[in-house]
Amino acid sequence: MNAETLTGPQAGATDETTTIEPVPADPASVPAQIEGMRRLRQRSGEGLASLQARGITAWFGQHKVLEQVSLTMPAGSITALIGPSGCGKSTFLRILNRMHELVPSAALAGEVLLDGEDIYDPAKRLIDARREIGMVFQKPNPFPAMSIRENVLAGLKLTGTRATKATKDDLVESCLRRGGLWNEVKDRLDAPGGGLSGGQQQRLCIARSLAIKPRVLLMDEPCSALDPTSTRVIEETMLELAEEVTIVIVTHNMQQAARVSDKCAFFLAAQGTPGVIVEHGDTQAMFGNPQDPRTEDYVNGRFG
Ligand SMILES: Nc1ncnc2c1ncn2[C@@H]1O[C@H](COP(=O)(O)OP(=O)(O)OP(=O)(O)O)[C@@H](O)[C@H]1O
Repeated sequence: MNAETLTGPQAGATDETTTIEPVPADPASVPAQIEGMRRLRQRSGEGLASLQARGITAWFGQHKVLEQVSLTMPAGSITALIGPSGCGKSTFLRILNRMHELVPSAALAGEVLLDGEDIYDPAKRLIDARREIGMVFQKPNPFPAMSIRENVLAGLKLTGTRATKATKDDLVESCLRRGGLWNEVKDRLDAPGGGLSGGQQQRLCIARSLAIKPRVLLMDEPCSALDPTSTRVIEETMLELAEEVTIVIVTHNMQQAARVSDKCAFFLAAQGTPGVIVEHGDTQAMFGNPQDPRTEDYVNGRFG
């Protein structure tokens, strides 16, 4: 794949890990326990993977949907992709783990670097990119007839990983714990995954993603089908997971972006033109002191 010149309209974000303070936009809406966790979370990112998109331009057939999008998603951070419907957020997310190429008419230019290595390098296996960069979708998609335990272990089969029963038991417990679901399901691991509530199913999907030890977790509107309580639980889970995996989330919920993310990128596609990143940087700055009037209008709910 050809790398294009890095000349996007983005404002400069840095790779530094920053101390997270309450977001001024609407601090009263940020639940105390989540805010407490944010303050505790001053992660170094050490040992975690960074993801860098450089000069991404994407098409579906003749339709160019993204133009020269560059974004660094620092190791150990949560990066939120925000913007109105149709501006290319999901397409960008899917490019980050090579799912874009599943669409027959899809094409792209640019590079995606996982810790400096291009995931589109022809020498790299597709399955490795998808294993290292996991995805959680908008609609929870557990295998409904499989048990909770089998759901968590499903990725091992796909990646051809062998493990003893004891190792699998440990893995099931640790993934369900990290997915914030263990206490609710530990006594019914053999019950079907399809019998869980929507929020529980989404946390099962997160646990399933974790079982193959991704270095990055992509989440495409993971709470849009969930009630506020389930949403809160998933957000807490995300904040805890960010200790061990770099997270990129697409969300339409500005309060959610403010609550959970360290970094934010605002995508926009003006009428008939491909999506670009108008502004990106620390979430606190994006919400409290946006540099572009369009960002200010969007984060304050004036359009989109
Ligand atoms: N499979 C596809 N085939 C053709 N065009 C597509 C396909 N998927 C997305 N598009 C087009 O690409 C553009 C970007 O879509 P995308 O879903 O990435 O935007 P989005 O910002 O994630 O939107 P939303 O917030 O509504 O999910 C849109 O014009 C959309 O119609």
